[in-house]
Amino acid sequence: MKHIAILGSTGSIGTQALTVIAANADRYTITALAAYQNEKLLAEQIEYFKPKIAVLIDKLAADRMVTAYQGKTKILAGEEGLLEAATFYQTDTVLTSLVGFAGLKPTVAAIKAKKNIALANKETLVAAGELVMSLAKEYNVSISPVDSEHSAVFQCLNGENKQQIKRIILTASGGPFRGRTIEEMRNVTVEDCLKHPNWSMGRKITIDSATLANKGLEVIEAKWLFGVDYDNIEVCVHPQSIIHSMIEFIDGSIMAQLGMPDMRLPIQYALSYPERLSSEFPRLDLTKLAALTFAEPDTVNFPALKLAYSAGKAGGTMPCIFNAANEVAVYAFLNGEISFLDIIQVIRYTMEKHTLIANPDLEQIDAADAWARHLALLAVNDLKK
Ligand SMILES: NC(=O)C1=CN([C@@H]2O[C@H](COP(=O)(O)OP(=O)(O)OC[C@H]3O[C@@H](n4cnc5c(N)ncnc54)[C@H](OP(=O)(O)O)[C@@H]3O)[C@@H](O)[C@H]2O)C=CC1
Ligand SMILES: CC(=O)[C@@H](O)[C@H](O)COP(=O)(O)O
Ligand SMILES: [Mn+2]
Repeated sequence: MKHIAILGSTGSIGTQALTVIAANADRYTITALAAYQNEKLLAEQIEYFKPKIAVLIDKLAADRMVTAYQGKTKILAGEEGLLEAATFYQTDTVLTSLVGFAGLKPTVAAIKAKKNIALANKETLVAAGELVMSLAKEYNVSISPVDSEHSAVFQCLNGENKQQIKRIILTASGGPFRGRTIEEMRNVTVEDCLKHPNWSMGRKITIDSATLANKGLEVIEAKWLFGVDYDNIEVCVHPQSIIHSMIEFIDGSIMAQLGMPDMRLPIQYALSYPERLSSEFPRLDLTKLAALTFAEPDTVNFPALKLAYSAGKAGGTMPCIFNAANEVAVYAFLNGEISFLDIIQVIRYTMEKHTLIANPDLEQIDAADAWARHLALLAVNDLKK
């Protein structure tokens, strides 16, 4: 029996992970669940999975739950509660599926408590990749990727020598605005952006897919997960999202992982690795596919990808700044405060103003994140005028 804690159990990844766990109840049991404020869904999850600990980060929501709840699960609140859920002694593996920078501290705490990590929260490695990977090494814990592209690379690497990778090729759907010019994206609405062509995901990552910032975050995530230089990580637009990513080896051979766009598979693989479990997930029928197509990313009309590469290559606190400014801008867009094209302005402005700190520790990363959020908010306020 593997004992799993899910941080972000009420989200797109969290709920799909729970279906995987429910379907494999002979192998997995839930020790802890954490969410931000969705008390109704968390209550249903507690009822079904009976974790030892459940957390609502929002203290008011947690207070309401504590008052109403009469079962055996210990209900906790706030960041302290989240850290307790991340480090609970009975847990073997922590699935990190909170959204944004909020995923970093509980992940660090979980690693220090010697928990293996199934990592969906890519922002953790973007903000603090070097620190998190070296902590994982120090505490001898594994970090298994959940993100579909990184799971694909991880699967292609099975039994291979990492030193023999020539390049990683991350596939990108291109998002809902693939093929459009900046001019044609000037007036797009939140609703337009939330129509991802292939995946049903949380709002923040869906906007990131539309700007291509998601692929930028994934390039940085891949650098830290697989230890490959930025010059050897490429992005290829593949609108069908059937090939989830590829590796070219030094002999010229390219390995790819294919499958229907369904996150339950990479979630399950991250939990079951090195084993594979049978599943009822929809199967890919190659004979029914019209075509698999590939193109270079359009970095003129979608500059976020280039900005992410430059943040990654600059290193130090710069990727953390890219991430924080992006988070602020995306939520400002979702709240109707700025336009879609303003997102990139906020990121660029914040990065330009930043004085990079090399080899930051967690405290410096935390401070850099707060600094970037402050500056990005000023930029948002300016754009609102
Ligand atoms: N969805 C997908 O298919 C994929 C997602 N990922 C990554 O996985 C992570 C989760 O994404 P996804 O499941 O789509 O996101 P969702 O928005 O669907 O879920 C987010 C989860 O985080 C909680 N949450 C919301 N706001 C905060 C906050 N401010 N602080 C802490 N927790 C918060 C939510 O709780 P509540 O419900 O209570 O608000 C919810 O449990 C992201 O890092 C994303 O990039 C990676 C690959 C694919
Ligand atoms: C499912 C998943 O892993 C997402 O990160 C997905 O890759 C987003 O699609 P884009 O390729 O459009 O960014
Ligand atoms: Mn992805």
